[in-house]
Amino acid sequence: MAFYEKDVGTLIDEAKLQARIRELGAEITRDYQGKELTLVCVLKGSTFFAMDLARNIDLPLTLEFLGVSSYQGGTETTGEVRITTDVSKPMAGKHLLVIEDIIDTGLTMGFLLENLRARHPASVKVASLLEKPSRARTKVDIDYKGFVIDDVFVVGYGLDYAEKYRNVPFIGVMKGK
Ligand SMILES: O=P(O)(O)OC[C@H]1O[C@H](OP(=O)(O)OP(=O)(O)O)[C@H](O)[C@@H]1O
Ligand SMILES: Nc1nc2[nH]cnc2c(=O)[nH]1
Repeated sequence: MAFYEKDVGTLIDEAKLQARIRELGAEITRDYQGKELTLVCVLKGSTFFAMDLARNIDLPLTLEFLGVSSYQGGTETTGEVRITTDVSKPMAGKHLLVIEDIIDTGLTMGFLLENLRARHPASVKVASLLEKPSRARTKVDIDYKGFVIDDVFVVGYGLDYAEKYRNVPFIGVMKGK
């Protein structure tokens, strides 16, 4: 029995995740033909999605990592988004695709878009595996969206609860939360 089975139930299984990621990869491949694409992977949650998505984009691309944190291990945002790690290169003139695992209140992505746009990139688009529209506090347009989910706290496939469960291989829900 896997370590998480008594705590975590399945919401979106691995096969469904990978099938949708293949579709998103194909769409991004079509849209960025002839452009130099930079994926801005938002640490830590988006890493699993970002790496699987990158493998499904049939284009040369650059990877950058940008760390932000606002949940501090809990199930509610603190409302204060902090940069924990910055990207390694200037973003000016680049075609940026920001990769997130989830857009919930939208506060993190709102902060990131404002921060990145101030660096004068050629373009900025957003890919998010999940969207939880019922909790939105600010409007974010998602260019490449995996799944819309209800108001439940999800874990797995990069998403944590108190830093645990990121390595659960599917999107799950905490039992009894
Ligand atoms: O739309 P919001 O309400 O702002 O929530 C979305 C953000 O919350 C999570 O990050 P978290 O702060 O938990 O950091 P982590 O990715 O390192 O776990 C998630 O990875 C998103 O970045
Ligand atoms: N793990 C996790 N982090 C989040 N950050 C914003 N919403 C969520 C969620 O549902 N689960």
